[in-house]
Amino acid sequence: MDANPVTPPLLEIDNATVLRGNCTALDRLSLRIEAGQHTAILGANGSGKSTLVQLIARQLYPLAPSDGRSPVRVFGRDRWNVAELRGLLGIVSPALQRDYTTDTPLEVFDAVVSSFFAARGLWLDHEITEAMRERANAALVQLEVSHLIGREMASLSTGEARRVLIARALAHRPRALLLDEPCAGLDLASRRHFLETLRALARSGTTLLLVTHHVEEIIPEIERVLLLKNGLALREGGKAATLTGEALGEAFAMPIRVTQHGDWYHATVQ
Ligand SMILES: Nc1ncnc2c1ncn2[C@@H]1O[C@H](COP(=O)(O)OP(=O)(O)OP(=O)(O)O)[C@@H](O)[C@H]1O
Repeated sequence: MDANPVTPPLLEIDNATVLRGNCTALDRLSLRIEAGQHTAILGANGSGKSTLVQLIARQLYPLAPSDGRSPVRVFGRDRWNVAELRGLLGIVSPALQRDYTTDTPLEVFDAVVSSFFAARGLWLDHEITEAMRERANAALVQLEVSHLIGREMASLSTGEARRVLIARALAHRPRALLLDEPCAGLDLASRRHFLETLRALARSGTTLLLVTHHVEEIIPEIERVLLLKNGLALREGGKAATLTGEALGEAFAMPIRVTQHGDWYHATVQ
């Protein structure tokens, strides 16, 4: 066995172009995120954030490069069984939340524990072990939503459902979590409380990839930012270099003033 194994990067994207309809949604994007490197992906509406999430989630594919090498590698591999990948990289997106809160009724604990079968709910052939039960319960406790067991997913508030879906992703003890607009639809107090939960997750060793429109949601634990604009990586690096009025002004095509309060950043339109 290798006594000093090198951890592969969480994500390597090398010159990836993704077309959607007539639009180049990602344009020769290159990005490398090391394991443990909490990162925010920030950009205006239409900048390519959701496309990037779907590229990482294997729901969209890049144009094939001329050398035949896949431009996307997750944990060092370019081929993944999607269920296996979800165990290492949990993904919670608005599309997933829509899927879990509409259509067929689904109880909260079933929604979480069914993740072990890569299913949306439980079926007769699913045998839940005690270990699965414990991990599902522990994840619900960690996200402070165990009191919701017994409720239907469709009956939960936006914030409650999101916490349950993060618990579902966490039940696998993934190495990383990709959260697409996790604060959307939360009121001011819920957002702050939710961000504290994310801080605790980041500190507990789960690498966070946070996709957002809002500078205010970049928790102090996140040190690196990718700014997207029109499918291009406009700027990438530490917060001091990326969260500037100049860079954000360019990303959002507006004059923007950035202020810093402790380890938090705020942006206002001038
Ligand atoms: N199904 C589609 N067909 C054609 N164009 C699309 C499709 N989905 C997205 N696009 C285009 O791709 C570009 C990137 O869209 P994407 O949804 O990735 O942006 P985003 O940064 O996630 O935006 P938002 O913040 O509004 O969710 C946009 O110009 C969008 O119009």
